Amino acid sequence: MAATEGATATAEAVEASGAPAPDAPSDFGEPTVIADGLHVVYRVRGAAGRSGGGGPAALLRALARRKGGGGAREVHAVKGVSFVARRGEAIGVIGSNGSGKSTLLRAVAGLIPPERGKVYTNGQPSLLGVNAALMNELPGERNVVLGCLAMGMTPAEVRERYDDIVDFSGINDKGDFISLPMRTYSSGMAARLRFAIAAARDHDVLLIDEALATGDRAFRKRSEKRIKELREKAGTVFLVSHSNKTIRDTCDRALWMERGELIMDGTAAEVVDAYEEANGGD
Ligand SMILES: Nc1ncnc2c1ncn2[C@@H]1O[C@H](COP(=O)(O)OP(=O)(O)OP(=O)(O)O)[C@@H](O)[C@H]1O
Repeated sequence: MAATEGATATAEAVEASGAPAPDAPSDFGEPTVIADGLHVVYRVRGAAGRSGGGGPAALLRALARRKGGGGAREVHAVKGVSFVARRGEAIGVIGSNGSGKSTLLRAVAGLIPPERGKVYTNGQPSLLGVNAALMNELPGERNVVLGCLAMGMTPAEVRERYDDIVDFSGINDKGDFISLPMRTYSSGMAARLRFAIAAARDHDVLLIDEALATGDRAFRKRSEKRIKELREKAGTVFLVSHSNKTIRDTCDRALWMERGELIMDGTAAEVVDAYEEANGGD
């Protein structure tokens, strides 16, 4: 297992470190991700501090402070989150806007260092976000090739998978859009293409941030099927979504985040039920 601080730790080392092993369903495989008391803090440089009141005078004072450099404001986005994810699990991450879901995924992917606590991962996590980088000026077809090569596929594998990826994305359903630059795509089309590229390979840990929400019904069905296949190939899938139905249909377990804290970890059905009840039905 690799720990995010760049150090490497084996599963035995995790045990030896005294990392708690929070409850997890035992009928799944070995651990792929362990979050142990994870805290993530963003520091926003040049942010105006909290002003004591409104009005032009307060605004001028705030601007003067910013000119002088301003202080760094801290946003404590993830607060002491612990869980163990195992091979074969599909884990939904739910919670209201700004509750820390995307931040949690970015920390698991190793893109943000923990402020405190640790994330151990067994295998390479791949984060598929709405903002995942594809080249806007290049046509979709070039992005498919580059994206696949970047994931470690050989040119022969890319050639073999190319048609399936384009079909899966549905980009060409209504004409030859795959030869147009990505910047001409709607956000939904771009998200579908990103998912189709990422889903072309098996992943140890696949982290999906809302990409499925942008697709139509047929695309969602294809995606749900592919997520099931990825799990069957012994990977772990994390899925951030505001669609409770997608979480119920796709995941067997769910984590509910609020204000940076993990407030519930259980089966997808029981966590989504509790979430809906707290939000007055959905
Ligand atoms: N790059 C950043 N710099 C500073 N603060 C950030 C940054 N990204 C997120 N935050 C803050 O961290 C907190 C958690 O944000 P995050 O995006 O993880 O929430 P989320 O649950 O994914 O939200 P949503 O459902 O709206 O996408 C929020 O208060 C947000 O303002």
